[in-house]
Amino acid sequence: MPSLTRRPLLSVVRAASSLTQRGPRPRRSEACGEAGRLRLIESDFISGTRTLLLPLPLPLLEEMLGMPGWWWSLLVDEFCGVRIKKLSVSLCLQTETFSAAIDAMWWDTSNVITNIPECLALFFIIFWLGIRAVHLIAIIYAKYRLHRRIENCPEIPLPGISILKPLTGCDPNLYSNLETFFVMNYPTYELLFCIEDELDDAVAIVRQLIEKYKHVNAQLFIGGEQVGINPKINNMQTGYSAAKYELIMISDAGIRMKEDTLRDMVYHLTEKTGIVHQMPFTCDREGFAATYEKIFFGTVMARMYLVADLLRINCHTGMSTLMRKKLLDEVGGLRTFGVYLAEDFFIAKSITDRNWRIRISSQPALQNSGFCEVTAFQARLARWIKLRLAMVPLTTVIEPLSECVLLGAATSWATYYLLRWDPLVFFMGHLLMWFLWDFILLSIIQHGTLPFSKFEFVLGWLFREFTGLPLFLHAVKDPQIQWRSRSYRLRWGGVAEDFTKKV
Ligand SMILES: CCCCCCCC/C=C\CCCCCCCC(=O)N[C@@H](CO[C@@H]1OC[C@@H](O)[C@H](O)[C@H]1O)[C@H](O)/C=C/CCCCCCCCCCCCC
Ligand SMILES: O=c1ccn([C@@H]2O[C@H](COP(=O)(O)OP(=O)(O)O)[C@@H](O)[C@H]2O)c(=O)[nH]1
Repeated sequence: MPSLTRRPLLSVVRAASSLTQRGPRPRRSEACGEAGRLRLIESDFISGTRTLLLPLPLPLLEEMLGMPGWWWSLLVDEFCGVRIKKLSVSLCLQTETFSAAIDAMWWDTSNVITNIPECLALFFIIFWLGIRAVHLIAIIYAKYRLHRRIENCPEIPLPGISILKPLTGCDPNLYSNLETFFVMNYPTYELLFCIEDELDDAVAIVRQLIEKYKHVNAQLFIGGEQVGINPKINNMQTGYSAAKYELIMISDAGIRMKEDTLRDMVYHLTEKTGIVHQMPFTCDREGFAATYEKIFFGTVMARMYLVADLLRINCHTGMSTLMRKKLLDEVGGLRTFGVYLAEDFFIAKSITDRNWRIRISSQPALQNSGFCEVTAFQARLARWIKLRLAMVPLTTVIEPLSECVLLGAATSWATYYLLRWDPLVFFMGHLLMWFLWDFILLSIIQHGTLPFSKFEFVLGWLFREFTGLPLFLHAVKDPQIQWRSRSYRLRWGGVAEDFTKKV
């Protein structure tokens, strides 16, 4: 015990700061120097705790540690089991097993604490460089891959396509969105509209369109078939059973097609390709919510999506996707995927597992729902986040860390810690660079004039970036997945359970 009061805690401090000072790590004997002797100021023999004082001004201590004092306290507590009660003008230690703790602190801090901030800082810088590379690659790949003019399709005659349109409810744009499917420039296709409830307003709209375009091969299926938990699959099942062509397209209710979209998708369905899907994007619509949606799909989502496609990572989104029917039939048809909510992910997995490729088409998907509200869109994003977390748990770390604000803050600290760069200057430069690259990426994907001003872009972008992390945390907090009127929970492996009746 007596030696405790003489053992300078500065050695610990020095050890922790050895990284920033760039000198050799002090040896135990050298560390017992003159300055900063510990003084026992309180001793409780009953509880066995000791309180010691290290007379050292906080700014000096932080300078030596190379990090804020509270952060260091947490690390010491975590790795040495020593609780630092107060770290203000002086450093006070309180611990039940003080002697062991000081030793542990000396030996552990020299090996662990000195390395942890360094490793963390290095990790942030490398991750930042990785994400910058992802961003840059996404821009180059978007330029090279999207909006290519197709000269002529390879397979002549063009294969027939059965297009499944699962519909639920009626939104103000439903009629005009569906109409685009009746006027496509493609020789052989059938439209299979699927509606679960016969009282759904969408029934009348589909009937109207079928009546108007009598020459187009279109049918309406009402009632669906209960083959699993996924309501979209249940709804499409009857249409799927009736599908007669070798290619199946699944196209969500809010999708709008251009005249040549089908040709573009078929063009990308090369010999080894099992699925061609459209990268989610949006039509031009008015209002802040529409701006926010476009910015989301054209920046943060596009970045991930494009790089995933390039690296052949499964990023299949089922809103607009064309696939070989035989590949579904080989594994029991669409119904096989009815147990999952993220049916798109599992369909693609099943197909790539059999050595087929999946690719994006050159035209992004034009989502054009008539309901456009910030809260509804955020609820949708939260649902997707929960699905991604369940499918690929690594996203729990990667997604929040690749958020511009969090990554910027972490890397500002890291560059300050290792290189003594001004954190504020770094953060602002990071923000500006990210913003400009996002604008370039969005403009490439839009392939024309953006429907909002630069000022509106700034507002929408800042809103997206500063709400991204809170939205992620909010989604992670609640495991319940709300989709339309039903609630679900995901079991291990992605199998869904219907919680609608249980809530
Ligand atoms: C240094 C870092 C290097 C990183 C390299 C980048 C790699 C990027 C990797 C993957 C990107 C994938 C993007 C996937 C977009 C997923 C969109 C989505 O969430 N879709 C879900 C919902 O879709 C609807 O679901 C209901 C269905 O009926 C509808 O039809 C669908 O539209 C979909 O279900 C989810 C599937 C799971 C996808 C898993 C993707 C893995 C994500 C990894 C993220 C890594 C982030 C990296 C950031 C740069
Ligand atoms: O109970 C449902 C929920 C959705 N859908 C269909 O599934 C597709 C995707 O639904 P939504 O837009 O809600 O999903 P998101 O794109 O938001 O994941 C749409 O065509 C819906 O009509 C369905 O048929 N039954």
